[in-house]
Amino acid sequence: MASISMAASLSSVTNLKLHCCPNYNRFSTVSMRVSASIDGAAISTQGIKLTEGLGNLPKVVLTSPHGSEAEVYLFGGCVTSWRIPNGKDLLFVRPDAVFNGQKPISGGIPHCFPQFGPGKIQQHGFARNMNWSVVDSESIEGKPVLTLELKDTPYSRAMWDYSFQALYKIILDSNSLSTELTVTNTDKKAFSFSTALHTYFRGLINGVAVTGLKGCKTLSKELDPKNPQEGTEERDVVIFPGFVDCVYLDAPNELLLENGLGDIIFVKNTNWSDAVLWNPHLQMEASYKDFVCVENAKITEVQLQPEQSWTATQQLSVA
Ligand SMILES: O=P(O)(O)OC[C@H]1O[C@@H](O)[C@H](O)[C@@H](O)[C@@H]1O
Repeated sequence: MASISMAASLSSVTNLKLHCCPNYNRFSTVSMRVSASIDGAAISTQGIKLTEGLGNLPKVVLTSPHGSEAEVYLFGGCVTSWRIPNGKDLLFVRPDAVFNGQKPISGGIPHCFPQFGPGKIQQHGFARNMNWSVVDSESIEGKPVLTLELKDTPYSRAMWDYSFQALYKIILDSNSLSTELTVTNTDKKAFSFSTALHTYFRGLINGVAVTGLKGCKTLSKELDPKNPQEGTEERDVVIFPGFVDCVYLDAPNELLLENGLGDIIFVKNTNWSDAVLWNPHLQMEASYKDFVCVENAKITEVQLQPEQSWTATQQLSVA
């Protein structure tokens, strides 16, 4: 059952959101749903707390009994922070990120849905640009588990005219952060989509190394972003001496990321068939040295008939 603490502060969060956002449709559904889940439940899930984040946006903080912590903004359903028990944040939010409910949050784990892009609609789709609602929160064997939901609204319908439901379950453990994304076709007609978890990892780019992609087919945007070049990854270990923007098709279920700061992060997945590596190098002079994006993706489109669902999981864990 949905349970969130800090019920008293929620209405002010809701009011602020409605007040500050000119695009009412984008926010109203979420605000009301969150209110309902707070008011309607007897509410207090250990390790899960709703609070105000930057720009007064609603933020859920997950804390495990072991001392790990994650922060999730309802705007974009975006995990912005994942701290392991010694306090280090393994995710990265760009210094140019804005928290105004207007632009996607540039950092953490933004969603790309229903399009990875480029394509017919806005780059990376609209899911990172809308408010998700809390539909459940649980404590399972001490682990905080939060489930968010996104459904179509007039805002999304104007770009992509389908009825859908996306459920995003976030599970925090002592040394791991897992997510499960389920997309269901709630329309009467079939649709197809591409998607990704555009994870920004904190790193020292000169020391960043990604292992596990050797042999994958690649689509590299490095020479000409408009015409990705096909190839095959020949390296055991991918490093980042310059601009990198590459899709890896049929990537393995486990990659290993050394972040150059002394951490080894396992990036495991089920059903995210592809991967993307991205570092903008001098295109983002102020921050490129401090992060790398290692993204689980589904570039080849998923097609769903009415009532069908697609599920993929990601598990990030430290050695
Ligand atoms: O939208 P953001 O967070 O700035 O990320 C943009 C980048 O995202 C990457 O996933 C793409 O491969 C790049 O082509 C793109 O430039």
